[in-house]
Amino acid sequence: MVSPLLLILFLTLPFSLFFFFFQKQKNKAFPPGPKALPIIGNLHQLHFPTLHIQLWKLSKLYGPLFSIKLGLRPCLVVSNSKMAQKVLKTHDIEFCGRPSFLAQNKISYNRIEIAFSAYNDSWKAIKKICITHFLNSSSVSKFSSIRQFEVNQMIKEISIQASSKSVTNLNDAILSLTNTIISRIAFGRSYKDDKGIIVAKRLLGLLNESQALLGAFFVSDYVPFMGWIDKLRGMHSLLERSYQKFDEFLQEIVNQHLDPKRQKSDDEEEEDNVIDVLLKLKNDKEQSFPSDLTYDHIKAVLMDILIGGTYSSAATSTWAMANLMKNPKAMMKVQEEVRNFFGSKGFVDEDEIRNNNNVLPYLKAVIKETLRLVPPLPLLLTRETNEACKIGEYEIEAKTLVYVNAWAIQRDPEIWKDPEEFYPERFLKSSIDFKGQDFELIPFGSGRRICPGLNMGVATVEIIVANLLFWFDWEIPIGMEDLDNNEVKPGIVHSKKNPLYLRAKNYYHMGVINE
Ligand code: HEM
Repeated sequence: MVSPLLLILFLTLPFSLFFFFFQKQKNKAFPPGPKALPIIGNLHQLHFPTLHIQLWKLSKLYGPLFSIKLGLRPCLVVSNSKMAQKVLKTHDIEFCGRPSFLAQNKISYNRIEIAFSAYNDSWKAIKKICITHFLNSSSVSKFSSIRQFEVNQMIKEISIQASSKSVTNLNDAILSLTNTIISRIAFGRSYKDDKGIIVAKRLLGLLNESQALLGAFFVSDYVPFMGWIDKLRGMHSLLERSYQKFDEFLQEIVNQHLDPKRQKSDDEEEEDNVIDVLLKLKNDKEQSFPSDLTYDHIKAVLMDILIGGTYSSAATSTWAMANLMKNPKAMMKVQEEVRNFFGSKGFVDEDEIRNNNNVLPYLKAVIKETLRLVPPLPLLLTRETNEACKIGEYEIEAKTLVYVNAWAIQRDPEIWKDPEEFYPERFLKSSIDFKGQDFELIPFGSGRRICPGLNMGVATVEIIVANLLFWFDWEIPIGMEDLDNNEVKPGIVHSKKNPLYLRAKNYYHMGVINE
């Protein structure tokens, strides 16, 4: 199929060339940037799946705060920690909007959830509800038994593969695990029993489709009057179909939870899960949500939690394993640390890792180094200015798109020695953390829009990686040595494109270790 960009370029070329030569001088008060064509701006120079890398290259020419034009939309690109601090902290209030994009609008039920909502009272209230009820650190501890159980299930499966010397596809194993964990947190069920397995597969299929569409390029977002190109490419019907299927799925689950005669299934927990908590709040007239909490709000929040909870943690865990496979010394060191610490206990105890900052410092450094080198959202989530503002001598208009290039910031040679190296030791004697206060390391963003799932995400990655390292030694199967680092799957979260195929060798046998 013809690329949408080529199509726009072809259709607007004569007009663009005419105006290119006769255009007025660019507004000098706006940050510098490459010359843009009328209508398409700089779109013809960019390839969206690797946008962070191209913007990083442009920042070397135009500086840490530069501008580009994406179609008709002005866009600001932030590429060092000093500018990131200005945008995410000093001017957070002006920069904490999100743009209204076609796929995001549709999939988020018209932006009534957290991630794609404009900055408004409803966003504040929903984010607060989610943090208070299921994303704060005590809720993260409450769900630790779920993570522990499900990780054990994965370890048992890999152990069987190890015994039969077969190869493990770590991408699939980890993605299915994070999806099971978040399903149990969201719905109170893993859907992994015989009756539920079809539901589990259906859910993951729907999520894969949505997360790919959220990262897809839509002409309408940048050149609205040429949005018909998206229709021609079948993108509208794809989006509509995908939304309808997902809505139907979520509505079925809401209906099940509303049914007073519902028989709880064997794999259902008693504790409050996201859906039951939200349904209770819906009926609570005292709650302080600015308007009525509707079923659409509930489904939209579930969508955020399911996507947020499935992909970023899975991508980070897989990238961590890929990085360790390429760095055998780091692999040996981290395995030794985890096995020395938990060997006598016979299992990896999540509570010990989470409750004590000094426990497993090298494992924690490996995870930080992974999030530094391969942040799963390299440009965070796109922001938009809420109002006009000034940064130094530059004037930024309201409704300017903003990319904070975390990927570039986290490889800035002025901050990081040998930035391309995977070198976890750099964090052992450094106080730099990813909690949004140190602008050199912002894989979770910062400010009002910081990721509310930070604690849950880190706890999930830690327990997955620690268990994989504790129970197995790992080998790269012959012919599968390609551990490419920069190749990513299309989608809003950057996951490893080619599956990470590894051969596990049982180091301990489950059950044997305690004897
Ligand atoms: C390693 C794991 C994770 C990483 C690296 C990550 C990263 C991010 C980033 C970069 C943002 C955008 C921040 C910004 O614009 O400044 C974000 C937002 C968000 N994340 Fe995460 N995330 C992770 C896990 C999770 C989990 C487990 C959940 C929920 C269960 C979650 C839910 C969200 C939501 C709802 C937002 C939108 C926040 C807002 O717009 O106010 N994330 N995340």
